[in-house]
Amino acid sequence: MAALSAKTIKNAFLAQHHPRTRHGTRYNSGFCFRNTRSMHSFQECRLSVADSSAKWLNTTTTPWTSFDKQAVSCNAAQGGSAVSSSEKVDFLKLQNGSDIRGVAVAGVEGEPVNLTEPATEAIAAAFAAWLLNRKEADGLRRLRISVGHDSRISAHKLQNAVTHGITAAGHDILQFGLASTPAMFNSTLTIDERNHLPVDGAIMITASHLPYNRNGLKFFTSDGGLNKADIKDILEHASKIYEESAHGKQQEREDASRGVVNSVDYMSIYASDLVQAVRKSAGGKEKPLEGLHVVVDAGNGAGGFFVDKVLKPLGAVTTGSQFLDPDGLFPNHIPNPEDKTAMKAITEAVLDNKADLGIIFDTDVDRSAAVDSSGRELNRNRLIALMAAIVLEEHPGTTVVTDSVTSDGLTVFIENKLGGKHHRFKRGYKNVIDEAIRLNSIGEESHLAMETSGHGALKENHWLDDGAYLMVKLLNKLAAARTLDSSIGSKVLTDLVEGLEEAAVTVEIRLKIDQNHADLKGGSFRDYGEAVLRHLENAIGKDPNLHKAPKNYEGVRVSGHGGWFLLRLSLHDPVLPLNIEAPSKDDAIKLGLAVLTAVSEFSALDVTALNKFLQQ
Ligand SMILES: O=P(O)(O)OC[C@H]1O[C@H](O)[C@H](O)[C@@H](O)[C@@H]1O
Repeated sequence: MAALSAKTIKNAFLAQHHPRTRHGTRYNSGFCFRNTRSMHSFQECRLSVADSSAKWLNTTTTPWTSFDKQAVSCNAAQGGSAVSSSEKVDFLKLQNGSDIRGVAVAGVEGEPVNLTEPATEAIAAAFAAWLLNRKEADGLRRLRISVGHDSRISAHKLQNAVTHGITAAGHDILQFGLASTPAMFNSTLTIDERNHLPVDGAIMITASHLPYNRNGLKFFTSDGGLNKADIKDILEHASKIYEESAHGKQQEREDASRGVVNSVDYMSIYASDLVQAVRKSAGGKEKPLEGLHVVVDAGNGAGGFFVDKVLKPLGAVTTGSQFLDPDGLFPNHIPNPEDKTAMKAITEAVLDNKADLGIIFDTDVDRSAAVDSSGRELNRNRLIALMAAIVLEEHPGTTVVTDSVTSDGLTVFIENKLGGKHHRFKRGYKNVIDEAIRLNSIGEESHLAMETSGHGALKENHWLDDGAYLMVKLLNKLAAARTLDSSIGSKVLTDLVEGLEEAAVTVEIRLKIDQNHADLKGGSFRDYGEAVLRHLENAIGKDPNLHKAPKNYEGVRVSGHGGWFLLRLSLHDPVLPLNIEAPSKDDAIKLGLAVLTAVSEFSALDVTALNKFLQQ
């Protein structure tokens, strides 16, 4: 009886959400995007906190063991591999460093969908194969993999594709629904048998702050996020799975050997760990933030949980918090602590509500920033300075690893004021984290790896870049201060960054390389960019006012005219980002001019943005 009713529920769900297409595949990518030109139809498709597929699973209150069979039959009926597309997919093009990123929603001119459901299914199956290969040494044959997603409008269809790819390969899935990227990693570490944790691997469906039509995948094991080489292996294998499927060579498993699906409210488990961490650091006080007014801006991403599940249980007042509901069209601002509009929105919320502190997250909560009660933004270099101050109190003399675009003022602050060591490395959160891990492995102690983008990872938190955990570190500080003076607001944080020297002018100008330009002579944009950098380096050597940074790991970093600039190749795009910091606009112009003069002979380099800056 129970199995029948589960099947009935499943059929109703499928009929409603996955009408079969004329081609007989399970997916109908149009189900959410009919009349895509109308904004209203998009609105209808927004994610609600109660993810519909998870809701379907939750309607069966059967525990895991007896639910297995029902779930198996549910999956089986959804099956008939959807990897039946004849569309060509260039899998390697989906690699974006240590992530997978692509276009998942049609409708933007010049951006055809390449992260299709069949491609996603093949990638998920390839991840399972990769993971099994690593785990087989432990005798494991059947894996348990968690899947979660941010608020993007393509989240459900990709979650279904991931689920099918994994279960069809005979492994089990835990669906978490709306989740944060760090929570997904955490699910590989949490020990909780009742909820079938820890998992062997985790998949997060997200494209961070990118536009609504994009999406992507991040993978985790208990060792952390996968690296570039792993992603390449997975994509190569996915391409084979996809090809075999297209030629009908892939065998669907018998129902009995398919994986099972269950849903778990993991965000509650993860958030309760954050709450416990703050309570512990406040000497066991139940509500250590009682009376403190904190506003959160989740930018309609996945960070809304922080209000109800973290701040309120700790006693904080949260009125004025905004954009907490998931909405994959991001109607208010891009959820990105590096974005000016986003920072303005949280700053206004703090001031309008006379709050003690503002907190802002990116879409999948691996990045964050704060605003103090006076409206002062605590992001970029300031947030690194703040975190360094906290970490260096706990670990005197430790090395702080940062990305390449950090300021000279930050170095002075970390080394002269805090007594630590600043190791300015490369751009890219994974580069920074891996470098900190490497330093520790060769005997140089490091406890903090952080990027100006708001990615920050601590050794004490498994080197996981977790925006929520960074904010917990700030809350710990506030809670401790409140035990001495319950009226103290965020001043304790503001005081910690006192003395950080900041340049009057700070700009990032992105110079595009035209990949189709004849000047590339058929070569790659990377080669071209490297040639530009070599040329600039030579030119700098001839200018007595400019000095190359003695230690530099990326691009050309130069000091002069009281400031500095860095020209480097973007990690992913055919772009040379130019960062300039200077004490005045005049000095910034001198630095910009030095770059413009040196690169002017590279006709495939679009210097319009630099010219505009120089003429302002
Ligand atoms: O090199 P860029 O184009 O400036 O991009 C650099 C950024 O790329 C990605 O978004 C990474 O997640 C960030 O960690 C990194 O900072």
